[in-house]
Amino acid sequence: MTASSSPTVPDEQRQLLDAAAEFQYHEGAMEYEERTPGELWSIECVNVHKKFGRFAVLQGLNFCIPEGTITVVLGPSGTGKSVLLKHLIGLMFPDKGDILVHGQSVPHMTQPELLEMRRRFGILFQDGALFGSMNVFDNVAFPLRQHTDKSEAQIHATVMARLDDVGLADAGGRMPNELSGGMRKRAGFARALVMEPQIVMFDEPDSGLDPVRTTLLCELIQQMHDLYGGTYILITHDIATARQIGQYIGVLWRGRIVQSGDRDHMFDSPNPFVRQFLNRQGRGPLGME
Ligand SMILES: Nc1ncnc2c1ncn2[C@@H]1O[C@H](COP(=O)(O)OP(=O)(O)OP(=O)(O)O)[C@@H](O)[C@H]1O
Repeated sequence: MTASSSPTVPDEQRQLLDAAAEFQYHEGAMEYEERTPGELWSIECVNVHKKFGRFAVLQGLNFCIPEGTITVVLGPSGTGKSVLLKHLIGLMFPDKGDILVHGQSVPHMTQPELLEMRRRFGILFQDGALFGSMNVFDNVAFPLRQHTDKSEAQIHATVMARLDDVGLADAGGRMPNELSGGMRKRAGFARALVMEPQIVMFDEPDSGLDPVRTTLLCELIQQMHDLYGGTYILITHDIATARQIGQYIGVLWRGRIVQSGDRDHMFDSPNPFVRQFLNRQGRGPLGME
């Protein structure tokens, strides 16, 4: 249903919704492409549709994620950010449309190709997703033991280096239930980095953290990106996080990326929805629905 056909939306809000819907979705992305000719997109989502039963979550989503940057996908709760993230790593598949990772179509991959592709990803889940029965060291070592033939000495050196990176060099022997929420996330981050991924995804890294710890985690994410490079993708509804570390930002709403572009472009957006959302304004197309 289009915004203008909704009988329950007040007139003023309906006009704003129409203005937002008519806005050139990818103005920012196109400008970016013009300014950085020859740059590869790391991930491309092309007209992605996904329904659960009759509930359409992704509705023709187009979004390109630039190689080598920190991209933040922002959007209100329940708009499909996690669903999008699962599509990028082939944990969910679109009903229609395509997702290309380094030019390769994820829905068309064979199972071995999918597994190979996922090894290029490091993922930090909301709570760190640590195995409760293993200490921090073994959690971080797990992908190396599963997917490489490194010796225990090599694994030890790599794990200790990553734990040191995230400030947990002394915490290797601790069990996950002995860690604070922030420490669990940092341990999860060390594990996400341990296979030297080309792409690192963060599912709401700021969830459950107070503003100071969120800022510190963002600083750590920025430092690791400066140190090791790669493409980082964060999904969040925290605008402060996007402002702090998002070099490139996509705003998701009603199953589509409403607008994407670099940070300055986005925070200065003429799109009524993007402006409302990024500036936390009560008045605008986004209501309480
Ligand atoms: N496997 C599933 N089966 C049915 N519905 C699902 C499934 N996964 C997600 N959904 C629905 O899709 C919608 C989008 O969910 P999603 O978790 O992606 O939102 P989100 O933007 O990440 O929200 P939040 O910021 O609150 O975490 C929700 O209404 C959710 O209930």
